[in-house]
Amino acid sequence: MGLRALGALRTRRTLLCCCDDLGQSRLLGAPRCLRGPSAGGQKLLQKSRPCDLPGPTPGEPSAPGAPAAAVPAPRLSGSNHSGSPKLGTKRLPQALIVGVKKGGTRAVLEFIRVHPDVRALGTEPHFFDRNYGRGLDWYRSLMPRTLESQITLEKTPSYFVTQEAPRRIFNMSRDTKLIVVVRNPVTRAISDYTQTLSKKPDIPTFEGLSFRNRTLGVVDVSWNAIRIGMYVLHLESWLRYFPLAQIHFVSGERLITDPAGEMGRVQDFLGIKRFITDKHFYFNKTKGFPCLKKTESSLLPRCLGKSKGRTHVQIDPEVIDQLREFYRPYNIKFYETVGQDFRLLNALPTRVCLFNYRHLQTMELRLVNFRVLHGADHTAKDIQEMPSTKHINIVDTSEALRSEEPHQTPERSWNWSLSSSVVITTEAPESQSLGGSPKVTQRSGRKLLLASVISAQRKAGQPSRDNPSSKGEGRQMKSPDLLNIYNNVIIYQTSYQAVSEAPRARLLCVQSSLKERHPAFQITVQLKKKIIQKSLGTVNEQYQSISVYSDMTCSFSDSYRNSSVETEDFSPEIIFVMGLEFNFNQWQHYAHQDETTGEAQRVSLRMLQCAQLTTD
Ligand SMILES: Nc1ncnc2c1ncn2[C@@H]1O[C@H](COP(=O)(O)OS(=O)(=O)O)[C@@H](OP(=O)(O)O)[C@H]1O
Repeated sequence: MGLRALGALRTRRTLLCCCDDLGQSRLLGAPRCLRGPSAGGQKLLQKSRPCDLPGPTPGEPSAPGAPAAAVPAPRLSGSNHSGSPKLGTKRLPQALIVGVKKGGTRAVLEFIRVHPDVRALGTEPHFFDRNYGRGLDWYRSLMPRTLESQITLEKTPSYFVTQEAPRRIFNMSRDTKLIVVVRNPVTRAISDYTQTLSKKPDIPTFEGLSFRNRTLGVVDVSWNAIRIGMYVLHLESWLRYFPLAQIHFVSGERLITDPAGEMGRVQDFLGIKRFITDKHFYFNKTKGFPCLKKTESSLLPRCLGKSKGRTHVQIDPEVIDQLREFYRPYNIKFYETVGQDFRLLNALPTRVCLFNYRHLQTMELRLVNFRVLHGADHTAKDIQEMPSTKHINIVDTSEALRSEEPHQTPERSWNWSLSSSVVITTEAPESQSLGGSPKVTQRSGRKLLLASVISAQRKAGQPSRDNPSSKGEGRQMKSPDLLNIYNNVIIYQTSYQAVSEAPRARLLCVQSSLKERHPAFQITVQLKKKIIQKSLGTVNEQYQSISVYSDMTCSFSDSYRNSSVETEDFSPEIIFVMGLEFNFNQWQHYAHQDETTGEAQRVSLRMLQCAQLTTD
C-alpha cells in the first residue's frame, strides 16, 4: 500500500468502529458497525457484531503505523518494527497467535516482536473471524513489511474460538504456525469478566452469569467467558486441519513466572534463533509482571499497558471451586490431547521446595487435612477427623552442593507461583491450636490444606525431637503463630524449633489466591516477624513486608534488604513453597544491611530439593 493509500485509510479509520468484548461497537467517529441481534443482560455478553474494520480490542490499542487503529498500541520498546516502512514486502503471516483471549497473547506478541527476525502487526485484524469477506489482499495490506528472512506475525485471540478460522487459515496456508496461549480457565474467565465490567459496569455478577442454575451447579456454557476456557473443544476444530506439531501452546502462567523460558520455546517453535532470553526481562514489582528491559534500541517503558494485569473482581470462592470442578475434565482431556500438563487445575499444590536448610536430613510432611470449607468455621475436631493423606521425604542435598559456587543473579526479586489455599504449619500433629485459631477460622470457602511437619531428623550433633538426649533436648517445636491473614492470603512464619534457640531456622509459608486486596495486582502483606536478641534473651516483634502478586506469584519485597533485623536471624533457612510453578535459579541472593556494621551482606538462598506433592 502506498503512503497515500495508507493516509486515506488512516483518515477513514476515524469513522470506523471496533468491537469490544461485549460485542458492542465502540464508536470512533460515525457508527459503521452492523447491528447485531438485540440482546440484553447476559446475551450481550456473548455476542460479537461484525464491524467494518478491525480495531483494537478494548484496552488493546494499536501500534503506531498500524493501519486500522485509532489509538497507539502499548508498544514495548525494543520492538523491531521501527525500521523504514519501505523496506521489505508485505506478506501474509506465516505465524498467528490465535488465542486465547486474556491468556497473555499481548505479552507473547510484544515479547516476540523484539526478535529481529519477527515483525508483527500491533493491532488485532480479526481477519479470520470478522473481516474475512475483505479478502486476502486486504489482509496482506495490513501487515508490516518484512525482509525474506523475517516472519510476519499477527495476533487475534478470538480466532481460537471461531469455528471457521482453522479452515480459513488452512486455506491461506497449510504451513501457518499457530500459537495458543492458555491460562487457567477460571482465572481467564474472571479476567475476561473484569475487562467487560470495566466497560459495562452494569452487567450482572460473574456468579450470576456463570450458572444456569447455581444451586444445582449447572454452569452456563453459552456464556463466552466460560466457553472460551473449554479449550479442548475448540482445539478439536483446529486439529481437523493442522497437526498438533504445528500448534504451540504457551502457558499463560509460566509466561509470567518464566517469560524467557516460555519465549525460548516460542522461538524454537518458530524456527528462529533464541535471541530473546533472560536478559530481556525484569520483574516489575509495581506492575506485578515481567517487563522488557531497556535495550540500546529502545529507551521507552516496556511494561504492558493498564488493561493488562487489571485487579480482578472478587469472586465468591465457592463459585471458583465449582468452576474448577467444572473445568477439570476439560483440562484433563486438553492435557491428554496436547501431551502437556499445564496444571490448569490449579487446585492443589504440587511442589514442596526446601531452601537453604543445612541440617535437615529428611523431613516428613504429613497432610492432615484437605477439605473444602464453605463458609463454616472449622474446629480442631474437624481437622483431626480429616485423614492423613501423604508422606513425603525431602533429602537434604546441601552437603553435596555446598562446594559449588553460587550463581550470580542480577535481579534481586524472585518469584514463584503458588496454588491456592495452602497453609503449612510446623506444628506437630496437635494441629488444634491452628484449627482453633480465630484467625484461621476467618478463612472461609476455600480449599484449605493443612500440612504438618511432624518429624525432622537431624544430622549427628543436631538437636532432634526423636533424640531428646541430643543438643535439642527438651525442646518442642514451637506452636505456630499465625501472623496475618488478609482474605485468602495467609503468611505464616515460625521457627523450626524454639525460636530463641534456633534463630536461623525459619519456616516461611505463603499462601495466596486471587482476591480483592490486589490493587494494581499487587498486595503487600505485613509479615510479623520475631526478632531475637540473643544477648538480652528477648523476643521483639517487627513487621516485614512481603508482596504477593496476583494469585500466581509471590516475591520478597526489597524491604527485607532494608530491614533492621540481624542478618543471622534474618536468613531464612527453610522455605516451603507449595505451588504449581517456580522459577528459582539454584541460588538467589539479596543484599542485607548489617545493622551493627552497616555493611551490606549478601544472603543466599539455595534451592535444595523440591518434591512432588499430590493429594487425591
Ligand atoms: N508481562 C505481562 N504484563 C502484563 N500482563 C501479562 C503479562 N504476561 C501475561 N499477562 C497477562 O495477560 C493477560 C491479558 O491477556 P491478553 O493479552 O491475551 O488479553 S487480550 O485477550 O488481548 O485482551 C493479563 O490478564 P489480567 O491479569 O487478567 O489483566 C495478564 O495477566
